[in-house]
Amino acid sequence: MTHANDDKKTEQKHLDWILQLIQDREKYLKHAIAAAEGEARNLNSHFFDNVKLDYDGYSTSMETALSIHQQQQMLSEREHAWQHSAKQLDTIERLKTRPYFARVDFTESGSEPETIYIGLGSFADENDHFLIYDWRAPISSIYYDGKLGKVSYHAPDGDVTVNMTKKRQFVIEDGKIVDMFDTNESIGDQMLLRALSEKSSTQMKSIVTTIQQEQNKIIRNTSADLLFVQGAAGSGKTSAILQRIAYLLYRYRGNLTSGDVLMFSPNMLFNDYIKSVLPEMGEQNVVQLTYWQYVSRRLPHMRTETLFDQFEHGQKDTAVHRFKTSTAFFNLLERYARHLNKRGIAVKDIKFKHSTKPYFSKDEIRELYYSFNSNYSLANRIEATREELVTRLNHKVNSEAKKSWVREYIEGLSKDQLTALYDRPDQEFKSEDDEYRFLSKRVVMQQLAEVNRRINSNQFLNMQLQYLRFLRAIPKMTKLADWQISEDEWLAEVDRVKANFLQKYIAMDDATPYLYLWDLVTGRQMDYNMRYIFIDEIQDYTPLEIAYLKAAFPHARFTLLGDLNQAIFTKDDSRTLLKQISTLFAHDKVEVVQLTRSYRSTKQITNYTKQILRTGEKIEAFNRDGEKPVEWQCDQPETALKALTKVLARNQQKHYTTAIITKNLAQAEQVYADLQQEGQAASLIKTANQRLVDGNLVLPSYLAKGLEFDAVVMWGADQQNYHALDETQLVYTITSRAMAQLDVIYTGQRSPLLPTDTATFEENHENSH
Ligand SMILES: Nc1ncnc2c1ncn2[C@@H]1O[C@H](COP(=O)(O)OP(=O)(O)OP(=O)(O)O)[C@@H](O)[C@H]1O
Repeated sequence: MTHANDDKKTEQKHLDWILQLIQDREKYLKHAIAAAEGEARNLNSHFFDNVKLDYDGYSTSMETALSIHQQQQMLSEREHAWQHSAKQLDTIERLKTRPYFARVDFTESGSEPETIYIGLGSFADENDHFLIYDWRAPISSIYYDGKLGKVSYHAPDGDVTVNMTKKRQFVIEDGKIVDMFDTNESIGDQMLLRALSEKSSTQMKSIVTTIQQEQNKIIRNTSADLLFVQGAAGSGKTSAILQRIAYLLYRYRGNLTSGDVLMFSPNMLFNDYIKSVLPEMGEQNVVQLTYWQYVSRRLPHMRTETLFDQFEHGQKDTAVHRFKTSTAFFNLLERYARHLNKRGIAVKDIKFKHSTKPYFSKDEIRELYYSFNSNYSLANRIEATREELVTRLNHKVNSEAKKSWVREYIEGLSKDQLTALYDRPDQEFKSEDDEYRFLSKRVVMQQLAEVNRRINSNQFLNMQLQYLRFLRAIPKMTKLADWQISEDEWLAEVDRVKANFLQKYIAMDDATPYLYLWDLVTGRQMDYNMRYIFIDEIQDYTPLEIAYLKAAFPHARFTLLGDLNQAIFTKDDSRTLLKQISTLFAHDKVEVVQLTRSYRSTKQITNYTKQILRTGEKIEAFNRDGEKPVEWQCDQPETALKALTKVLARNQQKHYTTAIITKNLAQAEQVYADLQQEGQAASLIKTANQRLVDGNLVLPSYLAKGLEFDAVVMWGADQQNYHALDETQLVYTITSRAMAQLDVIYTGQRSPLLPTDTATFEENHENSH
């Protein structure tokens, strides 16, 4: 004991020393920044005093230029120094409250023993001797990775093996060491338990201090082109990718910025939930999009099927759906596009409002399109077509100017409109005829600008017809029977898509192939700059969508995270997803990591939820104790509501945020209205654009993706509501959102999808009498 106390004293002394150094540095930097700012202001105001403004001869103006250049250089050096100091200050501010969270002692063979401290940023003394190492530094890896004894880490010039002799974790609050543990585990359970027992909040937290060994592998992986992470609910997939982004930004700093990283997330609520994690680690947020946003903003003239439509209006796990979302369909699309090089392009007339006939008829355009050399690519072909159309358009200006509509048009102009046509108010002409010729040409150019714009934005392509033609060509291109699809079924599908187009509507299954066909025909520029793409909740994407993203970002490395147990759309075929996706990448560049430990929920909740998955990926509970889940069997809707009120009151006492999760929006609205009648405060989350708030929440299942709450009530867990076996994953997603408390409420018959082992839950019968 005394030994431990001595240890703690020594550590506190070390901490005091570091804190003092940090304070000194803070003062120094603040001073330096103020000085640099002052100097820059000075330089700016005296800028021209020092520059010789002498424009006489060549040599002197050269001198002037040099002088300006020197001044500018000085300014930019100052600015650089200023930025550098500002950045350092930023790190210092972060380290001020909690400079480090761990210490590691080790010896490298042939060297003296070393002790290092690890924190959220690095801190060095004047001699560049590191007093605190950034958690992302190569050496810091041993803290997360190994037990005491021999451990290796990747250094820039190769792997290094050291002998680790101590691993110590600190809990520091307000400059005081509140607690410290020596541990031999990767990261001691004590520290993790402490982190996990904290209450949930509307904002996700970073897990820097307690990253687990297998999570560390994901975070520091730099070799894979496709890193696929399969992880149970709550196993820290989302946490790990955010850490990974921070790691990559550090590892490739100067070379990689947050603008080179794009993250696809399940919904906007989730974006809001995770938005403070990266800034907390001193990094800028990356762009986050939902796939729907990515697709629909490129289809501005159509309504793209939303998450709500997809979920609320029937799920579609049909043979046609499986086929249309496969990579095979993607390949067919490419094959079809190649064939367009010879024939079959779908075009439409280009009209001009002052002409009754098409200005450029589709026949003319098609002929032009195929007049170019047969070895042209589709992209070259369309570009050449555009150029030629614009040339032809320019040739039409003179003849158009002679037409009668032009005279009528000019005569109809107001005085102001007419004046605006001239270059200058006092513009002079040789004759009236000259003046008219000038004006009529002006008018024609103005009116034709719209035609020009349409040509340049490829509006002579009839993309909807093209897509339908592709669909109609399918039976000739592949054996539909191999996909268990009959010819009639297929024709019905084509009609459905056509009817949608007429309504200016496009289903999610068509949106991506439609866009890809558009890209192939028009040779849209791919985004070669994007370096890293992260996709969370990958099980809700189709293989074709992933193939499309791969094509759209040809130079990016992909990190895909998902839980095949939680597929809410793709359902049972989710397991083939990985197989289909991995064929898109070089075999030796695909790495798969499994996370099996679930950190979110107590042992009792994890043991309950994992039973819901009768088969499936492996899940281990983390050893955190809590209450057993409670199932409330009620005989009437009123008693169910009573049970809910009871649960809410109990949870409020524990200061828990409770999420009441329903199957769909209608049920959420109903229970919300019921609660209001009871005078029970709650917030209804209807769309992903809302914010999460503390207190009681009511939300439909599909908006709960990726989120977590202290307490969850699964509402309406009766047989009628949840019976189809393919809803298992939905039930699992709902119940696995709970961290500390789970209640399942139903009226009448219990859903057969709930666990059968009664030992994992408490039963509660609520009767109206
Ligand atoms: N190493 C860790 N240290 C501390 N907390 C952790 C760790 N790993 C995960 N957690 C916590 O576990 C919870 C679940 O993590 P996260 O949301 O990242 O899981 P997920 O795999 O994305 O879950 P899901 O697929 O169910 O959405 C979070 O509260 C997170 O902070």
